[in-house]
Amino acid sequence: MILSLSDIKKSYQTAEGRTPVLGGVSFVLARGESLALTGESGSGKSTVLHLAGGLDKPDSGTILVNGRDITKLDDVGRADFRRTDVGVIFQQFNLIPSLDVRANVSFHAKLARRFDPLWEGELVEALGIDQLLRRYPEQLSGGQQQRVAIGRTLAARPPLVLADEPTGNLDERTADTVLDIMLRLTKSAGIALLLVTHSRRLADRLDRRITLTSGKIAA
Ligand SMILES: Nc1ncnc2c1ncn2[C@@H]1O[C@H](COP(=O)(O)OP(=O)(O)OP(=O)(O)O)[C@@H](O)[C@H]1O
Repeated sequence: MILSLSDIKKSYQTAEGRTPVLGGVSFVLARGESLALTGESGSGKSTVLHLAGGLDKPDSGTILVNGRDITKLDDVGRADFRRTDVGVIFQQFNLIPSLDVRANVSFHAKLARRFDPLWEGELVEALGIDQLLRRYPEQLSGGQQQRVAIGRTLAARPPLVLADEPTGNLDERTADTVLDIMLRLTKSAGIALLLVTHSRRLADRLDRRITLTSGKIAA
């Protein structure tokens, strides 16, 4: 099992007091498996991604990634975990403006000591960014930046990829193509993929799907 959440509870402190967001969420994700996480706006999807990515801690419950309980890690341990065990594709692409596309794509792979030029070549070609390698992020369209962000995450071949509407900036046809490429590449690399989407059409292409309703997984 690559990812396992057991009875995760999370609330946020707000001006109105403590607001419960997740009320006991449990699910597992196997190596090479893809899981769609759907649910209405505000149901807690991004919160699940942040917790699984070690960006925040739950109030209670256990999150195992690759056998390691990430809720027990200190700051150094979490930084190390984020560098090597998980890749995130969020809606802000967070490309590095001073680096060209090629250097952006290699960046995390080099940091994680998993740089592999052959795999990177396969990725940039599959994602259709091979003609853009010498451009800088500001010279790319939103959809092109999104594909570079996907390439950068997959290049590091982390065991787990967390993606929040990773094709949200693309037209329907390109979104389908890019998702198919992501699914093919994650499968072939044995990467477990947890993908948040509002689109039933995209969710249906993944291996499994769970829906959050008011902070719980709907039966
Ligand atoms: N840092 C925070 N402080 C306080 N409340 C928060 C914080 N982050 C999220 N929330 C609240 O938690 C709830 C769940 O938010 P979350 O972003 O996880 O939902 P979501 O399902 O991803 O929504 P969307 O589809 O709109 O992105 C919302 O009610 C939101 O207002």
